[in-house]
Amino acid sequence: MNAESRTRLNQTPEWTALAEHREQLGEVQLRELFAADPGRGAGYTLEVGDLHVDYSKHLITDETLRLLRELAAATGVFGLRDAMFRGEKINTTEDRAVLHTALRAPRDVVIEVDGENVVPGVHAVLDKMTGFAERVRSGEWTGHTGRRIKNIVNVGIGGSDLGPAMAYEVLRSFTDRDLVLRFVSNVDGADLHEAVRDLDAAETLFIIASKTFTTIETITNATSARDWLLTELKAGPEAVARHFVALSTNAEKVSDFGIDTVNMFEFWDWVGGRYSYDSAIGLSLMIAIGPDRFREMLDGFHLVDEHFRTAPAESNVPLLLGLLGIWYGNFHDAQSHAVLPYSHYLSKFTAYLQQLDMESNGKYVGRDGVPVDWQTGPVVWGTPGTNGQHAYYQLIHQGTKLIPADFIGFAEPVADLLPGLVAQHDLLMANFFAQTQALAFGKTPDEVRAEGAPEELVPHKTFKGNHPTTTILAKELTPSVLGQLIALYEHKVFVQGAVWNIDSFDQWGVELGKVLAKKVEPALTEGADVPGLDASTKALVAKYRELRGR
Ligand SMILES: O=P(O)(O)OC[C@H]1O[C@](O)(CO)[C@@H](O)[C@@H]1O
Repeated sequence: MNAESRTRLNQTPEWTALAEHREQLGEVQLRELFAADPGRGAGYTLEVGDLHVDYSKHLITDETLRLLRELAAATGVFGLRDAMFRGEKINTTEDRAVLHTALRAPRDVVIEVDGENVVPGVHAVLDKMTGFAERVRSGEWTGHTGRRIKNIVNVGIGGSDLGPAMAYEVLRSFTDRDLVLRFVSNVDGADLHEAVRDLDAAETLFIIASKTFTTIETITNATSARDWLLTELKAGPEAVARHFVALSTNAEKVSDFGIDTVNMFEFWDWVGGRYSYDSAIGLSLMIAIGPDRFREMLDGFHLVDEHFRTAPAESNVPLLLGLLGIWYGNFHDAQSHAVLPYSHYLSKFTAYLQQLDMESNGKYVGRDGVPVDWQTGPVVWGTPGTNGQHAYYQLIHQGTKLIPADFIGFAEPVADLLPGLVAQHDLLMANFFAQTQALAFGKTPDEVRAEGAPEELVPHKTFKGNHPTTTILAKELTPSVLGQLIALYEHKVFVQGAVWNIDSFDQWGVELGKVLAKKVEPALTEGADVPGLDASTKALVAKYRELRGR
């Protein structure tokens, strides 16, 4: 079946078989599934690289998995996967190849787009980044006044911000602690203000990250950053070259902005913004952790790419995670998916995944241009687990919604943790294991009674359980493990988009708001009469002007 002509997904025999299977399973209980199969805990696990993935606490049987794999086969997931790895233009609405996997391919691999091998270009940019990162780290690269660079400010938004900002937090214990790294994304001037207010401009390097170099938030912030720098240094435009570098696909716009293209680190239109932090977009991260660790991270990505490309369906972890999401979203009406890391360093991990997943699979039109009549991407949400336990876990445990969740944890604390804090790690991980246990198996009314609870409190203290979770456990959080995790989620998202027959690599849904903001701005600033402005927005703009005293 190809994208254009295939039968409507929910009319395929594979879909119908899953719907019937769901009926038969009814309200199957995890307690029953575990009682019936003592080997389930150890058996429903897979390994990929350093990741141990336990999927035993899911509302599934062997038959569920078999039927889900049949759906994947019938919808051509592996054919599309191979086309992606080969560099075919599977992003059809933009007529682009989708080759983030080439960003972490070894030097000797050949991947062609329009007859040209892209891998040498990838490594040329990585080498250029390496040289630059080493010069900044060693102090050889100095600012306009000859001072060493101590502060790095990445200016970018969406995929040009979330990836490096997330990875910098994740890998903090691997960073050069003497360097200050900040990330500015919001067009609210407060973001840039807070980022630079205590910095010495003479020691500050701005990295302007924008695939298109036309994104209004980034160009506005970059212009303000340049004004700030030149004012602080009391210097002319000649100072820009030592304090501004660009990460982009658009050399012309970079040069128009006043950044010498010698100081531009290139990437390509076949790298989607939300798949780009292992490209030049990762320059700030590379400076922070050093080129060797950045390459270790790329190796981690590549390891999971190879697994996804070659592992049989039965042991293919991204396939499994993608299909589990389909099981809940399409056959249990789950609307959201929680990602709950038990590591403080993963505090921005879920925010990163929100763009990866929701910008990729938040689509209502299929690749054939016809609206889908099945659910597509879930709402992805979550924060580090222990904090969540004291906030929203109540709803996951006892609310009325089904929320499948991923729990991510590590056996070892980070290597440089203060010795006095190491003992806390077991407590953190005790919570990690306890929560998935409580979510799966709950507490029956009889168990509550046995604890002596008064009868009127029994329903309140009962946990129905049966909340599905995946546990992802690794020995430690290293650059390679981070790469493995991100590639795992990238390919999970791919699998789901392939089954749903949507283009996971465009993002037309962000365009309308951008166009309207441009139209509305003169109404705010000049009181201009914007033709076609609806009554509600008109009234709100008038209120805004009144509050601003205009
Ligand atoms: O890197 P750019 O071109 O500035 O775009 C930033 C972000 O804007 C989007 O195009 C839309 O939000 C994202 O896909 C992208 O990551």
